[in-house]
Amino acid sequence: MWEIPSPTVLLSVCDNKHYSFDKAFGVNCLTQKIFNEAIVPIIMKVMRGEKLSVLAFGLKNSGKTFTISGTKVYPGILPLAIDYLFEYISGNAGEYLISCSYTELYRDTIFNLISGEVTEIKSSQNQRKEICTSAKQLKNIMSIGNTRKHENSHSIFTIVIESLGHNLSVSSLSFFDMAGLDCLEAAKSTESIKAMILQNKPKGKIEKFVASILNSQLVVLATIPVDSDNLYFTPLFRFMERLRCVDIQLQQVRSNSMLIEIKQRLELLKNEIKESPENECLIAEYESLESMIIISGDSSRMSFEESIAQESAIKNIEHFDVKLNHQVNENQHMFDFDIIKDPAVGLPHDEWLRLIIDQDSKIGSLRSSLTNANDENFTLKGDLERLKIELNDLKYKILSAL
Ligand SMILES: Nc1ncnc2c1ncn2[C@@H]1O[C@H](COP(=O)(O)OP(=O)(O)OP(=O)(O)O)[C@@H](O)[C@H]1O
Repeated sequence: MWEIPSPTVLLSVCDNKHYSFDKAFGVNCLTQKIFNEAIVPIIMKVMRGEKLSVLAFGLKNSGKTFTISGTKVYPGILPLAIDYLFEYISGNAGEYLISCSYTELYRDTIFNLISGEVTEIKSSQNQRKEICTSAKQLKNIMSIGNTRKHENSHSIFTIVIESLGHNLSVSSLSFFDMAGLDCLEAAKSTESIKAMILQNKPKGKIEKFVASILNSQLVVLATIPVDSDNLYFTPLFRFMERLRCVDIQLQQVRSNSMLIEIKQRLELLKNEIKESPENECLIAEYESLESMIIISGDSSRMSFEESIAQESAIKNIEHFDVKLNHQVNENQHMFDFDIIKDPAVGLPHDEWLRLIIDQDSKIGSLRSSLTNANDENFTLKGDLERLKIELNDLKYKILSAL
């Protein structure tokens, strides 16, 4: 039945039709081998900043959950990927923020498998994300979530990796464990998810939710029991073959970098702590936020300024730079944000923001082409150093708004 002339697999079923796949693994193959051959290459892509999803399709009891989550003795591709990811991080200098979400789609409802409370998630935006600093923590979330799953549901485990080394990147790796294809209860949603992937048109709530998590690059795993007839796997193979010809361009939901938000908050806290060193709440918040960032090695660390500028890269605004210029002119302080369209060639900017403050009266005016705050009066409260910090915060907002 199987012919495996590497790298293409031809499967001939009763109707003598041949289907081709990138890889096929036999009955006695260990998950570790599947992981090494099919998953490690995609983790390397994820570590280079790409977003990928792995989908497991197959009949009920065919081994989808076994392949993805596995058991204590035979870990699945998800725990193996978690270990690999943390090993990679420990060998590559930079700052990292790892978070995950674990979601279940069950009978037209979307549940959160992390919180334990069965709460409905209205959009992927307010999906609960858990920050994790160790492989053990992520694996615990997976194991506990697995005990909360309903029978015949679809589940999605997403790991988001934010890294700040020479560059800032936000990438993700999602594992979809689809309900059994022969399961009548889930058949409708499975079919609509398959159609949505092929047509790039999310319609219902579930499809829209899946589309917002699914990434344009998919790796599809099909688990097939040796004794199954071709009633179920022929449509599955057709689906997989069609997928190879489809350019999936699902709309991506752009999310802010949590790593940048945390670093930004840390920077503000640092200054607040300088002003009130006795404030235990501030110190506790600082320590708790700082402990969320995984620091690997000590080279190639980016300054806060550089990291903010790099934020534009994730928002695909590669040719913008924002410079804060401070000039003192007689009694006036002039703060200018120059938004340069391409720092390399120094193209003239067409967005600007200028704040002029009179040193004595501490009153100034704010003019900007970016906001509606033209000629808004401004009174300096506090000192200039504090103002510079606030303006840096504004700089981040300007970059986000571009
Ligand atoms: N390759 C394998 N080696 C050993 N046991 C396996 C293997 N694949 C599956 N099993 C066992 O078969 C049973 C069913 O597997 P599993 O739960 O992974 O199927 P499934 O496709 O996820 O099912 P469902 O559609 O109900 O979610 C489990 O007890 C699992 O441990």
